[in-house]
Amino acid sequence: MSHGWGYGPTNGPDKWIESYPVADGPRQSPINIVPKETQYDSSLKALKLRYNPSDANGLLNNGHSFQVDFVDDTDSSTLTGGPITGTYRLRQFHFHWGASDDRGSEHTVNGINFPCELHLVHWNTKYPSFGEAVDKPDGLAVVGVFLKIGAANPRLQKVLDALDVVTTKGKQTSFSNFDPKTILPGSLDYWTYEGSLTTPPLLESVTWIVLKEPISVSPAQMALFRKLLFTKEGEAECCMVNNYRPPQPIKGRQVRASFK
Ligand SMILES: NS(=O)(=O)c1ccc(C(=O)NCCc2c[nH]cn2)cc1
Ligand SMILES: [Cu+2]
Ligand SMILES: [Zn+2]
Repeated sequence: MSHGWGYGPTNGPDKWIESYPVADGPRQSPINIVPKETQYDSSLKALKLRYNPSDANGLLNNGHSFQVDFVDDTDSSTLTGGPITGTYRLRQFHFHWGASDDRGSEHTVNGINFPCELHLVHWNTKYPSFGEAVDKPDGLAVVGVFLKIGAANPRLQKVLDALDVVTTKGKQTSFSNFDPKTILPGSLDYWTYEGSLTTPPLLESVTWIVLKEPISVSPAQMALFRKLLFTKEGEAECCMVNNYRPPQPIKGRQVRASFK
């Protein structure tokens, strides 16, 4: 995936508007979530995540994060319920993280940054493909999960153990038989709002579903994320860290809570 944008001083989030004018649009992500300003909505349904581990299909360093891709040509790994109507298929999951434990997440809660944030990306099957869904206002649903420093998380280890062979941009490795449900927290309570992709092209097509309960990650596990590189093999090395966009203006949007 070739792209000029990145997270450095010359191509980072403050520069994206030069090529992606939607960067200052009405429904940009991420945002700062202020729980006291959210509105409990009793009509919100429970999230229903049904994933088939055999749909996991490879792990790729795409030069701005690493992602685990899923086979999405059937309804075998889906998100239903929650704030969405219809069926959304899991396409991939990826992470955003910091150079140190005091930052790295994209969404914040009461201005607090977490060291890392997981995104599970789903697309609306009312459209024929991900590529068709990605620019529609109801095209995508992304489940965001905060990671906080604590005990080592054994559920993450299989993903982290695969990183040593995808250090540089463009590297990919086989990765199968993995159920992302195993890395979700015990509670599926969530906040939801209408937003966008947090990386270019910043399309305003995402129903965000941010889980209230974080999962744990240890400092040693965070060190494994930080061994990745933004750069290709043979290029001057640039550590893949701080690959997060800071919170964007709420612009009058309502954040709803699925819980009291
Ligand atoms: N961080 S995130 O908001 O979860 C997120 C999720 C998905 C993408 C994505 O799929 N970008 C490629 C877009 C595209 C256009 N045409 C074909 N693919 C970017 C950010
Ligand atoms: Cu790219
Ligand atoms: Zn993301």
